[in-house]
Amino acid sequence: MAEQSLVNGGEEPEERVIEAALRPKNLHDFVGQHRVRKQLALVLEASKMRGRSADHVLMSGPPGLGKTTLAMIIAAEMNAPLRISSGPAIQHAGDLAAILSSLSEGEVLFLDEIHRMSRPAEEMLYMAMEDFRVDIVVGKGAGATAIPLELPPFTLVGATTRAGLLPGPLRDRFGFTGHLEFYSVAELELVLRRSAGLLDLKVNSAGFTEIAGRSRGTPRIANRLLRRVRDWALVHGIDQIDARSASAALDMYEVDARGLDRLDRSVLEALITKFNGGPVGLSTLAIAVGEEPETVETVAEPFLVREGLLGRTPRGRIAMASAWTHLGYAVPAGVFGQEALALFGEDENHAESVDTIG
Ligand SMILES: Nc1ncnc2c1ncn2[C@@H]1O[C@H](COP(=O)(O)OP(=O)(O)OP(=O)(O)O)[C@@H](O)[C@H]1O
Ligand SMILES: [Mg+2]
Repeated sequence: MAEQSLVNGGEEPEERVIEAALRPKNLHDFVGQHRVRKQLALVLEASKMRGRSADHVLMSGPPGLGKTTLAMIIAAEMNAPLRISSGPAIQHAGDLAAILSSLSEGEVLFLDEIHRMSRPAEEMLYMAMEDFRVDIVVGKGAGATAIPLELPPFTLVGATTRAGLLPGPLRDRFGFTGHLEFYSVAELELVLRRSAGLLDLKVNSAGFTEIAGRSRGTPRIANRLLRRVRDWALVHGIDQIDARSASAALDMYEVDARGLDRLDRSVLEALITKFNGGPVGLSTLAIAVGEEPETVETVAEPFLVREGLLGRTPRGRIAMASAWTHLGYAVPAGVFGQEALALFGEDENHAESVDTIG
């Protein structure tokens, strides 16, 4: 992929330290997600009353919405130590056995990207979650023997951006699944207010609203934009950030009023100016903007579709009416019929993936 995008929900390497500093440490400071927060509080409270480790918890949702943060909060609220690992780091069942056998009683084990664990490790995890026991296989072939190993009760917190990829048996072994939703602008303002306090930044409420509106419903992006605005204000000698300075700063970074970045806009611009709004196949569209089809599909499209700016029809991608308006074009009459296809028709994705491979 070309340059990192400011509005990509994923974590950038140098972001880790600053994110840790901005992370809420308890459920009370965790903004939004009322349903998940309430359910989780209940799970934790009940397990404290029973004096047992909490049920296993699965967190699912797009990048940057707070899955890791909640895992850390669970450990803190349970007053338990936290062990962190991830699916990609566990390639062999032995890797998992080593982690599991060294857990202490009540410990919280956080497995990030749990959908990317290897199959043998996954099967070992089933038994560990259910019976707090693993079978360590020693030797090979006919002489192999399984040595059972008792584990102390622990709480597994799994996180995944793709709950759909999780095998049923694994999903079923979690006592509680929290689906994280995108945040409203009002909630993002609260996230920003809190972060600004920690960063010792002066921002007025119109300034918060301006930044929140460009943050794609994602706290990680909100915090990132806030830091860019802070840099801009510093260089321009601005003491109190208001809507004007926030929008000037973010315009400079090419994040527009709806949170679209350069790639998002160039996809829509190409659709409208080169293909008269579409429909056009993904690979053709990608060539028109000089990107890999995969980049267009995974980086730009999810947000554009969610915002109702881009549609997928059986015959290809189309610009929705609001895309024409957003980029300052008059909406042509035919668009609405196409929109109906995008909303009710079948997705072109399957046919399309064939042509992107070739
Ligand atoms: N509800 C919230 N309130 C305040 N800040 C939040 C909230 N959710 C997330 N954040 C902030 O957003 C940043 C990203 O959150 P986190 O790392 O938990 O996301 P994630 O869901 O684990 O993302 P990924 O899928 O990339 O691992 C954190 O630094 C945290 O400060
Ligand atoms: Mg995470």
